[in-house]
Amino acid sequence: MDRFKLGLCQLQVTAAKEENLQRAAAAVKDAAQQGCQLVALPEMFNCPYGNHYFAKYAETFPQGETIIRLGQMAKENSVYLVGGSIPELEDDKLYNSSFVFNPAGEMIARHRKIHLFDIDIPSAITFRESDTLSPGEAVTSFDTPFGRIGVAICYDIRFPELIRTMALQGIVLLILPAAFTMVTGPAHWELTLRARSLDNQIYVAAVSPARDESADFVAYGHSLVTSPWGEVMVQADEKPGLITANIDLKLLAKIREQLPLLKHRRTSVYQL
Ligand SMILES: O=C(O)CCC(=O)C(=O)O
Repeated sequence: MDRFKLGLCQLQVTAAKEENLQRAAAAVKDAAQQGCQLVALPEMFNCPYGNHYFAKYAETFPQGETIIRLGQMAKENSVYLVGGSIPELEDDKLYNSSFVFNPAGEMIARHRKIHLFDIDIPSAITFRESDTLSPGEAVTSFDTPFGRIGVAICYDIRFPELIRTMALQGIVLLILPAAFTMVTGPAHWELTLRARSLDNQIYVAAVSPARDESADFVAYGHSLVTSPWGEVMVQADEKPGLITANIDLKLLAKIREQLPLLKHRRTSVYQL
């Protein structure tokens, strides 16, 4: 399959978990009705983003309510579903985890955010995910009839070695549930996503919660899809909504043939 349609659901996220799940279900249905075969949700879509919420909203695989509902959404709509991320509890540890389902509703991959967002920009933003979360230890991708697809979460995108590793493992598209801040979003969001697309010659699809100025953590929004040529194909504003993009694997192959960056690497001179 050389082409497929991707949908990114930029959801409003509140403290009411059930409402978050219902909004996600409606958005996945809408995307499927618009012909999307792969649908993705935002980072921490069932829970407000903040250290004091994660333990309260955390779920354990496989019996967690959100995890079960994600499988149902994938099956009912016959889509691949990258279920954003949720706080996951296992053996007394919390992770920022993305669960991925196939169109039969089976869980086929789980990514635990590898790089925790511990930053301190005085008078702008201080956040320490490591106060509550533990880091994931694995690179994540899954295979579909459309090709191999990678999953990373938010701050993971800032580590080019990770995305290059995935590109060398053969991904054609990276899905990034994310929630950039109002400080780093305007400065780095589009630039970083375009750069990862361009230097690895892959599609990148980043999906944020919608902006809520009254929330403890105000997400930038601006979910977007970038092409292997480094262009922005489609970008949301800050409000809730669905954006879609046609992923063209022939175009990806043509760009890699005409500008063979991955082949031109000099691994005898440098290695990851
Ligand atoms: O890298 C950034 O600027 C934002 C990252 C972030 O908010 C996160 O990883 O949750």
